Amino acid sequence: MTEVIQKTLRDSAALRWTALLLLALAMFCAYIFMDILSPIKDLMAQAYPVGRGWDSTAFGTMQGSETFLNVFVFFLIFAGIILDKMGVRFTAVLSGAVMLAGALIKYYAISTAFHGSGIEVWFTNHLNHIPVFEQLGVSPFYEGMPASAKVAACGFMIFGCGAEMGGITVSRGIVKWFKGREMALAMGSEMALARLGVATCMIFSPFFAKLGGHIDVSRSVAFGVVLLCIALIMFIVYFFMDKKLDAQTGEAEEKDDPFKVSDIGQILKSSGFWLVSLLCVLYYSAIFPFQKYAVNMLQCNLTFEPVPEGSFWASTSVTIIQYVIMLIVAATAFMFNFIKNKPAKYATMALSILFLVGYCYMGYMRQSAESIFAVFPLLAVGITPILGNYVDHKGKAASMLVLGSLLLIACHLTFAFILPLFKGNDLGGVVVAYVTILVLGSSFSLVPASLWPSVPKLVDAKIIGSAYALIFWIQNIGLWLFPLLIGKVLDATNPGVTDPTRLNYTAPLLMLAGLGVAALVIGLILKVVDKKKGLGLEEPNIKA
Ligand SMILES: C[C@H](N)C(=O)N[C@@H](CCCCN)C(=O)O
Repeated sequence: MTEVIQKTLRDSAALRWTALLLLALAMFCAYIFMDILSPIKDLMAQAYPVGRGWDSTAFGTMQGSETFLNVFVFFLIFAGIILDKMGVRFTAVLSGAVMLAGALIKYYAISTAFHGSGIEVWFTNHLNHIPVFEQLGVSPFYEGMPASAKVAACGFMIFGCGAEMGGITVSRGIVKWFKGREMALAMGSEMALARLGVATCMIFSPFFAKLGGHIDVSRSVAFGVVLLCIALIMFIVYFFMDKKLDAQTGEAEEKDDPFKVSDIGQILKSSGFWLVSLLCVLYYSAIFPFQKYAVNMLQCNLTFEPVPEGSFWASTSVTIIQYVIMLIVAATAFMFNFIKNKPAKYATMALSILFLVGYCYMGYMRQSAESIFAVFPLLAVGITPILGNYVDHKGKAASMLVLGSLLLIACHLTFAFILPLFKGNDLGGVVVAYVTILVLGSSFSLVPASLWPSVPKLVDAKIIGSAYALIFWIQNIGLWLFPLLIGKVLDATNPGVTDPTRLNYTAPLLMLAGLGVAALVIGLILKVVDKKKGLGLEEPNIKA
């Protein structure tokens, strides 16, 4: 008897990778918006009309607000429930719409239309104390916070709900399309594109703010808003692909992994889950909040010679050329993962390194902190899938978490104590900065590539969705707290410093190195617990 095998969209490699591309491009745009103001902290500190008069505390409070509702109103938990009840395609479009709504509010807060408006007056006089949050000992705002920062924070809170909901939805979407196929590679590729988003933001946010020699910080946010419109379109196109897939398979939306509040108790009983969650919050708190200040930290610790207006290195075309070179580095590093033929593989690697050196040289010639820091996510683009593949076939995830934490400590200490020694030594400082940023980038590949695939080894497959929602929630606490703390520590340790490019970053960097030490200790405990309880974290995911 001949069996007729019905082919579905996900059986076609081209179509399932198209589905991934739609989801990953949407997240690429989301990651750009997450850090849209990070490389222009110095501009935001200046008075209106150049900036908006945000000191480090205002900047940090606004940056930390992204995760406020996720943490304190438990939105991430609701997002898990919505995803369960309504399915991937609905939640994807919803997350895109929520991100866009939040981004529009943030744009309005930064725009010139907000300045002098009745809304500005209202926000200046209100919302300094919100009783319900004050009872919890937290507050999204404070007395004297600029109204533009308060409204931007409101928008960023809404954006953050959409972005984190998008994060868990995309992960679930990848499982739906890639289960039993190249799932780890698909997840690694999605993260790689997200990293490229951060690099894109570092280059283009200051570029748009300074375009045409006239500074307008709202242009950077407008650029982010346009990208979020594209993200929403990507999610809508995905909606129709996903609907067609369900029509072909005869499945309603996947409901085999529902979020249940009762699951939480079961998850919290796992000591391995606690250790991984703690490591996750400690490690990511030393990375994402740092990303929001890194460009300003480089501006404060390096000596930049002003590049004359009208010179080749100051031109718009150089930004475009440098970005194209960055894309070539990212593409060749990424392709390295797929090429089987050895000579071709190493030729690709050599090409990638060559272009990386070219990129670094241009960053040095442009004397620009943002293009120096933009190399940070580049290594992750190439290495994360390689390390993911290593964990799949050889294991050693717990050891990689320990190594990643060690590198993190070394980098933050180098930024705190070694980089300032090169103040005045233009080339030496830039070389130390590049090397440290690249090492930090490899640490940022080691930890995500080993941490996220370890979660399924710690909890029952049925409650993996709930476990991811919970781990994101715990992580979001750090992502709210540490941008805020860095800002407060900066203001406290730099009294009377009015030039935003002359701040002393030693104390915040020591705090971040401290997080690395705590992550290292947890990583070592995790290794012991793994051995004792046989969690299998050092085992490969794919057994021969
Ligand atoms: C910020 C977000 N909550 C996060 O943790 N992002 C991770 C990736 C999570 C897995 C996504 N499929 C990151 O490393 O960016």
